[in-house]
Amino acid sequence: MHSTTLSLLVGIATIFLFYVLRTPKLRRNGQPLRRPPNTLPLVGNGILFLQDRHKLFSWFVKCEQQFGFETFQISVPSLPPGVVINDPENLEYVFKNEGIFTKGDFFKRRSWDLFGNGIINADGDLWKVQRKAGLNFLSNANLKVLTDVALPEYLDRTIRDLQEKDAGSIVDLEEVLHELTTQIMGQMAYNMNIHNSDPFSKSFDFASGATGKRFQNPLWQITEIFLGREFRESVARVKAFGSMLVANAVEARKVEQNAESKTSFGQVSGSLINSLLDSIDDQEMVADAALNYLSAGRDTTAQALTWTFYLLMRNPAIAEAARKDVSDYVGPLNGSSGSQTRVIFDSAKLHSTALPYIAAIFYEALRLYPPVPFELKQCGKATTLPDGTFLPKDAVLLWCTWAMNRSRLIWGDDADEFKPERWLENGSLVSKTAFEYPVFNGGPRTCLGKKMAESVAIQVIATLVLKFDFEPIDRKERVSKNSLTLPMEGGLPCRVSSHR
Ligand code: HEM
Repeated sequence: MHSTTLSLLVGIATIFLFYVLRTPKLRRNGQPLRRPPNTLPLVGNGILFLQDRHKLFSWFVKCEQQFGFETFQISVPSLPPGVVINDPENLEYVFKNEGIFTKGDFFKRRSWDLFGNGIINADGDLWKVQRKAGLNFLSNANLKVLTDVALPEYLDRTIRDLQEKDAGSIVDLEEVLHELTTQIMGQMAYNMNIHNSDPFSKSFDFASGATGKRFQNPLWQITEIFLGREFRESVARVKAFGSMLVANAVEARKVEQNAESKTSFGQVSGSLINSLLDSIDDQEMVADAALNYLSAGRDTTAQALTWTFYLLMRNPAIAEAARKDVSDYVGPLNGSSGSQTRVIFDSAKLHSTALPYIAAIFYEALRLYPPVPFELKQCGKATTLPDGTFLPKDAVLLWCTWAMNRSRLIWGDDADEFKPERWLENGSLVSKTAFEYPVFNGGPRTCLGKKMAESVAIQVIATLVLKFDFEPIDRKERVSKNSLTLPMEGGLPCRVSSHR
């Protein structure tokens, strides 16, 4: 080829690449936003985002330490411009302006295969109808059945299973806790006996990991053509399971029209799927909604509990203090012997007198290991954040709860330490706003299951610390594996023995 033609082609290609890859500069009060120090020309932060997610978490923590509450810009070629916020005041603005900060195309395109029309993806009327169905399911009356009847029954099974293990044998505690939350959600929400070992659960785990990777890999649509077979098969199995949940509920409703319901926990069993069927005509949408609730309800709670026990094993003095707290609360009649011991507490008193130290342990574990570690929104229209940062329509706004929860500006110099006492003042729990502690999100889309998660977690922690000693098999630091939430890489193998 003639050298002039070649130079011309290279020139055109360079200009083309420049316009495709360049990210527009975002400004605060007229000044361009700062970018993290290792931002590269053209590719921006694209390569950084390809690394393992626990390394990415550490990178966000470093950025938070460097920028403090200052909003900074990140860029990934071919994607809309993005900012990272760490200032609770900015987050408050985001939570209070649901009309501006939407789930957006950026999120939906990546999570569509797995979540479809479910509540996690839905906006507008479809969101409202699913939220309402969830509120019925999570009513105070249903939660009382959960804490006083269902959970103690399933927890007794967990205790028996653990007691039957040979002394010194190794148990994967993550698996045990996952099985517990899967069974509870399966029974309460869908009136079904679901297990963590079911093929559906494994497929969901895989699909969630692959969906998480889509947020890190800007070329996912290309790479999945070659490497996406297992993802596609997993999604198909997940969807088939969703259809089966719905078909099962429809069939049960036909039978129940003629006979009184004979489910294990009265009307509560299956109440979520029934509410969804009552309010949504399209069964495919009901299946999506059901799968979203199952994932939101069981995975987050099981993961939160897994990290809690991991932290307790690494801090035996805190585990011992927890045991003493529970023993004092339940008293001698409810001692730790016998297989049927339950720790009954009044969930309504959770925030004042009942087991505040256990609640503090749970909140502190959620602070260091938030089950939803990243959140992002997309601007449905142009807006200006309280700190003066101008965001054009379609800009992506991200906050890393993992990094905010380690902010020295919010939590003090000991932010990296596991210190449940920080949650207590004169023996009562201190409360934090959702903007400082966004573990359960905030605003109109705040987590619907917060109360359920707290009730389950406090009862599980209290019961298990009273009855068992847990010993880690090594001192290795655990990290999370790829996912949309925070599963532990390799599970949590440990030695469990009855406490004497
Ligand atoms: C420790 C446990 C939990 C944590 C940390 C947690 C955290 C969160 C977070 C951060 C969100 C916002 C997600 C987003 O913006 O897309 C969320 C939403 C949601 N959570 Fe939870 N969650 C937990 C347990 C539960 C439980 C037990 C349920 C009950 C079934 C539940 C149901 C939901 C639902 C339905 C939504 C969507 C709300 C909406 O978009 O209106 N969560 N949760």
